[in-house]
Amino acid sequence: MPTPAPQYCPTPRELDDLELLAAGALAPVVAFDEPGSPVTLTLPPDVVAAAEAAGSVELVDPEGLPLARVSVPGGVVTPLTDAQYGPFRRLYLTPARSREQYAGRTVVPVVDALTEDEIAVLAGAGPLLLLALVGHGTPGLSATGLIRATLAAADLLPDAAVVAVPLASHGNGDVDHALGLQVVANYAGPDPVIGVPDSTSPCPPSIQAIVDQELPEPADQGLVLFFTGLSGSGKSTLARALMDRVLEQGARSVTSLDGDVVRRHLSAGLTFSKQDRETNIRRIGWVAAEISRHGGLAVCSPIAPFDETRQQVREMVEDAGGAFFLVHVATPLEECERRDRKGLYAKARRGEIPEFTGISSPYEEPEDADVRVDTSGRTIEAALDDVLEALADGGYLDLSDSPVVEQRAPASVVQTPVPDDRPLKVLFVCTANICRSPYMELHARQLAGPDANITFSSAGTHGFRDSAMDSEMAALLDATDRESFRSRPVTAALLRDVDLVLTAEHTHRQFILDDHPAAFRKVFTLGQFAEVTRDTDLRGRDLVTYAGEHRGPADTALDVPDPYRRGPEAARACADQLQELLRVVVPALADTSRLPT
Ligand SMILES: Nc1ncnc2c1ncn2[C@@H]1O[C@H](COP(=O)(O)OS(=O)(=O)O)[C@@H](OP(=O)(O)O)[C@H]1O
Ligand SMILES: Nc1ncnc2c1ncn2[C@@H]1O[C@H](COP(=O)(O)OP(=O)(O)O)[C@@H](O)[C@H]1O
Repeated sequence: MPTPAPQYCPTPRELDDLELLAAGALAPVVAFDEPGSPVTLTLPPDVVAAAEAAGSVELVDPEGLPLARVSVPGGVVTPLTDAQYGPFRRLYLTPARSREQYAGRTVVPVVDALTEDEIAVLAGAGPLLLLALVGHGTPGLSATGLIRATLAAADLLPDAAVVAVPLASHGNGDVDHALGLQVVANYAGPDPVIGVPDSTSPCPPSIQAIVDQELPEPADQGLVLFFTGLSGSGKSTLARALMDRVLEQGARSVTSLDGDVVRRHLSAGLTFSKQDRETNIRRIGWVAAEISRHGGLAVCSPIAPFDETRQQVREMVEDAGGAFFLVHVATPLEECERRDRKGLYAKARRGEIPEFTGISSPYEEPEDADVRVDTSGRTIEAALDDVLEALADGGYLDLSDSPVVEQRAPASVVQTPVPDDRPLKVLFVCTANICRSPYMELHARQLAGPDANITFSSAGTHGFRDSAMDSEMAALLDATDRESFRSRPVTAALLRDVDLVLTAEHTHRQFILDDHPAAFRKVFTLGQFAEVTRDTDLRGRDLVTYAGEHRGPADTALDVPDPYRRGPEAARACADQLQELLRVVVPALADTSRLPT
């Protein structure tokens, strides 16, 4: 049985070349990889092997539609289908079809939006065929934008037709020029070709409108902010601080693609091998590019150790019309290792984690970063300022007017708030929702009493459904509902529904904020919230608002450690600590009678 030909989806440049080869537009070049020709096809090694065995490869479009069979070796193209989709497909004619329809016209290659002066000169040149040279990697307008602008120019000329030609850039000006001359000559046949005269005049309004839409000012463009650096360098911390500022300013929506978070969802199951890291970064790049395509802001903070993959992300984003802004968080390895927030460097040094970036796996320093920040010996705010300044200088994002830490007036002069009779909803969170958070929920309910306009519930970051409360912690409660308590995991709906989330440890808070950064004003550790409560006379909802405005990183010293399976003494200590904190927090939250004056 003959070996089936493998399928391969070529790069955008190769797809354009394929279309021109199949159309006969590159003649005398008729196949890929002819000696000295820039029209090449690079197959991955595994595809080469299969293609050589089968004698050919089947090239497919990004959706898997077979376009052509290409002999291997030989590079000879046998078309299988014409490309059928894409904007203005009807205008992509082969040289033969174009000559059938438009022979006798003067051919004008067009690579940019035509200006008033250029159109005035062309208006006197008789019947024209405007050849819009659109192709991957060519500067300026997108393919669709250039065709729209050329059609608008044709409307302003006495007699002009438009044909689109997917002439991609091969990364070398001379090569591109020579290839362009050849392609245009094939379309023109015996007809004359004239160049567009040089001019610096403005475009006519109908064309300028298309250009403006295509090339928005940086501030109106989608933006991908990409933090790269070693583990512990400060990528997530800076990215989060920046997102807080964006959310506070309120002018843009923002999506976080943090390294750790992506690996829990989009890239679950991937390892830290070079190949898997590349896959991980390309996935992040793909999502970020889509966000930027729609004008959004994506903040990515993976290690992204390889230059080539970072370049691919840049290309994906720019192809989608977004701007790519690279921040190198250049904190030296020694400092990252000294911080060793997650204890990973120590493990890597002991050889317990293979391929650890900086220790046993490389980190390629970027040479194309828009800004480089070393966070050692600096505050987070100072490091963030460097990023914000570079963003503002580039015209991408100006957060200088964001109400950073809007200094609220002291409690005594805060205006009387509009009364709000809805019950205040408080959610307590710990890991499994069987020890600390149920204790908080049930004890808080007792402290508040039956008449308080407040509800308490609880959930776990890694909670199973329907487990009973831990017996050791339950024994320390005299609440009657402790027997009927059942655990549940935190969900987005639960978080949306409540006014305040109080967690046992800072890691729980971080877990929630990684996935729901916009909830940053209502998620605190219990210890952190107790500190804020002690600082102010505000009560009820005002206290929650005040805490949201004055929040900072949660101090790990205020965490309530997990007593699970650590014996009765640990359970007793945990219950004592929770009681002390709840005695501060619950009366203040439940008390709406003492509104500030
Ligand atoms: N072998 C190895 N090397 C590097 N990092 C490791 C490794 N194993 C686990 N971790 C943890 O995973 C986080 C990095 O994941 P990323 O997805 O950002 O890495 S990569 O971009 O795909 O290289 C990284 O998180 P950050 O500290 O936030 O960077 C580490 O906590
Ligand atoms: N100037 C600073 N900027 C950012 N992080 C800092 C700074 N100074 C100290 N740090 C600390 O360094 C650690 C960086 O961790 P993280 O942001 O998770 O890094 P990464 O995401 O790169 O692994 C945090 O504990 C943070 O508090």
